[in-house]
Amino acid sequence: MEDRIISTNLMMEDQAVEFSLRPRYLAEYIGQTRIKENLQIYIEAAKMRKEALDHVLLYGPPGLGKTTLANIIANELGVTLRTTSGPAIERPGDLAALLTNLQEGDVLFIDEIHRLHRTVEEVLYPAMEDFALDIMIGKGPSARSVRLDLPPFTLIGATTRAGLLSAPLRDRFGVVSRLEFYSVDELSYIVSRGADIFGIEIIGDAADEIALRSRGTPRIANRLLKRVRDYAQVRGDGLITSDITSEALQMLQVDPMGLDQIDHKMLRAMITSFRGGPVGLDTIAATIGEESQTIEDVYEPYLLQIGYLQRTPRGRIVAPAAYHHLGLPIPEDLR
Ligand SMILES: Nc1ncnc2c1ncn2[C@@H]1O[C@H](COP(=O)(O)OP(=O)(O)OP(=O)(O)O)[C@@H](O)[C@H]1O
Repeated sequence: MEDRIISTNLMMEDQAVEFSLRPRYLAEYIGQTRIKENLQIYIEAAKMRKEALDHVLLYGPPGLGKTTLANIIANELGVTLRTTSGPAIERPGDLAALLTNLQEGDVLFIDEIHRLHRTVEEVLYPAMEDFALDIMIGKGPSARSVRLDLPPFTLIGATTRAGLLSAPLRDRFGVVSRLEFYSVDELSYIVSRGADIFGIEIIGDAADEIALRSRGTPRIANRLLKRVRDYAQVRGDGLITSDITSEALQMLQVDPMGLDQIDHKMLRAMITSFRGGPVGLDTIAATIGEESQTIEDVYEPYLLQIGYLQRTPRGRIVAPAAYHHLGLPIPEDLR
């Protein structure tokens, strides 16, 4: 899975690129219009009142710009961003150390917040609500709890799985925003912007072509642009044209809808072995040798979004559009 060109996971090779391409201000952040408009107002208001911004929960599939948005929020507020992730905070004391190091108004960004240990999560409740830390001193009958004040701060949590957050945690976020997949136009703009930053020329429909195959995800768009640039340099004269783009993407086995061989394998397995479904996620996972959680979090959301899969209480069903895309006859009962 890690090797998939269309993987939404952050790969080593992406890191330097992401850093140079990452927008720094809301105005540079493309798409997600509603979220941006709301945040703009909340940020402005917090600055006018000289208060910390309300806690923000960002959720949605990977690679849609949650980390980028967290950086932008801190930047627009003019405060420092401290970054960590759910699994990285092992003990309550680790979180206490992070919290006591914050300055007034700072942003603490916790990625994969759904993976926080329960004991750590409990430290967050008073921290988020009252800007306070309850610390137990001593053991046994003489143990007592001491309350420490924290500077007002903003917690930004990011997750692919808002449903896995406990209700007490979720309720403590004042702003809850769901990031949507990007439109082809938006992605095309992101590709053109990336090409500008890299100083490469991209002409004709090439930016649209890359956008179409990026699964609604900026991280994939940036990665495909990089690969097409390599191809253009080696096989062409460096100029990114529509033809060069199609050739490069064909070589990478990313089809015109952004599906790769694993998507094909999954859809075909569902059609041939399970008559198109309904089939349970675990069965699909076992059939194609992927983890069911990876399929559910990372790959399935896009296939659902473009209407190639449908979710029913009895399992997943391959939709007519997918048969059409694969060049297979649509079964009678789906017509
Ligand atoms: N709205 C946007 N406009 C322009 N570029 C964007 C936008 N969103 C994301 N990007 C680009 O996509 C890259 C990936 O975004 P980011 O790392 O923020 O994703 P993410 O949703 O946080 O993913 P994950 O949850 O897996 O960390 C960024 O480096 C940035 O270059």
